[in-house]
Amino acid sequence: MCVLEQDQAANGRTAAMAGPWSAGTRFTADGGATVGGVPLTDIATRFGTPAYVIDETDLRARCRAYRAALPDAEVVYAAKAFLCRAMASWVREEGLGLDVASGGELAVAASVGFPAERIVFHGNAKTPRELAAAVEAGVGRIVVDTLAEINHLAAIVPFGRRQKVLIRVIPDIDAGAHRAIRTGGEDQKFGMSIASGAAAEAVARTLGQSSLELAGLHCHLGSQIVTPEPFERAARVMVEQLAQIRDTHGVTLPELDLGGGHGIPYLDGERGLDLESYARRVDDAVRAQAAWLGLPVPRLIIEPGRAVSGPAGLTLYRVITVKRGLSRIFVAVDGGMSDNPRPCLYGARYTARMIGRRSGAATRAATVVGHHCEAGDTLAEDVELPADIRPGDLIAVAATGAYHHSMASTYNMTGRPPVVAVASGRARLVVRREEPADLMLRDVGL
Ligand SMILES: Cc1ncc(COP(=O)(O)O)c(C=O)c1O
Ligand SMILES: N[C@@H](CCCC[NH3+])C(=O)O
Repeated sequence: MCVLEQDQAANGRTAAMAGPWSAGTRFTADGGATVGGVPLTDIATRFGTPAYVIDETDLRARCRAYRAALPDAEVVYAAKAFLCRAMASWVREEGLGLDVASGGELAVAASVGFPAERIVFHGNAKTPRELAAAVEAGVGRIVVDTLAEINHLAAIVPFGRRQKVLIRVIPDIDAGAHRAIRTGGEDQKFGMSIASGAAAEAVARTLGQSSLELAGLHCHLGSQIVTPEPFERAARVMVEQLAQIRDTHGVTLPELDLGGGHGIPYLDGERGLDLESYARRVDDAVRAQAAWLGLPVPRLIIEPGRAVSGPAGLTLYRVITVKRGLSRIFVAVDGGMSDNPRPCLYGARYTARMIGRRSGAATRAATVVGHHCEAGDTLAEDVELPADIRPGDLIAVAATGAYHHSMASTYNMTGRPPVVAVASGRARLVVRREEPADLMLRDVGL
């Protein structure tokens, strides 16, 4: 398939957003692999390893698929999943909004002239400085997370202006994701409880502030959710809250933000959240509930992060050592928990493939480990790799486009990998590798 055909294939993919590798990834019989027509071996030679590789065409196609699946909704990409200046520009060009959760993410958006009105500002503990920066930038919406924040925010909005806000409520829905990334139920740090009355109090307080315009409600159930059913339930609960606000205060709020959390496949054979069925079922649920309660249909906002950037990325590593244990091989590479903390944090599992040469050897169960001084520094458990894998070979790990670069650390003074974007047969650096000199820049010495 030529490069143009690959680009077209990626653009045409909607329901088929399945599988852990990006749409532009091809594996060849000689052990090679290309992304967007560029051999991964060339990328490794040119940019070094480890390296994050982003299939820009696939990523943009995912943005378009979201807009096409929910044409009446506002699709706001969650920057925490993966953000750099190129990414902010792609998101802007594709017409999505941007969910930022810190002053730092806001600064990246501002640096590429991201339209402020399309920015949604989040955070359960926004600092006064961050709130001031958000107001000054003119962000479209600030999602209020605490009662105290309402008064503070109202006081800093310049005279004559009104800041649009959403109130984050806890819908008390358990979406079944990993405990560490579950945010829909009671007894957690995000949002305000409906059951305790905090959410209702927040609505009353916000409506009482002339410098704030309450546009609607927000909820976020958690992350890596693969079935539409919890979102459907959340939609019903949230529309009911909008009806209660109408009944109590006589105001009809126009917006409903259902957050993100759309799951992706990490392993071969796994399925992520099906976008078409999510869109249809959530849209139906909102419409039906609104009709039942005599409300106009609110404008939907959604905030996918992982599902936009996750499968568009892979990480390329070089094998440094191979230890053949009794039952499995330990393949140690030149990266590790510093570029991917997810296995340590959530027990996350990954698909890995050796690439770059043909091996006639049978496969063996292998564990891909990193180079850090931690026994738990594992990148991919129980993967099948050729038994003759050896130092110098390349390994690609799939679906690392979300929550990898953004969560990378510099443990053991390891510089963070570069980000290489591939599109139309061309690879280019969008974030350079972090060198020891970069790491020492902040260290002012004696
Ligand atoms: C408020 C909010 N919106 C959106 C997201 C994006 O989540 P995901 O990347 O799982 O779609 C998150 C992270 O979980 C979040 O906290
Ligand atoms: N960092 C998590 C997702 C958290 C989502 C942010 N609220 C992950 O890697 O899966």
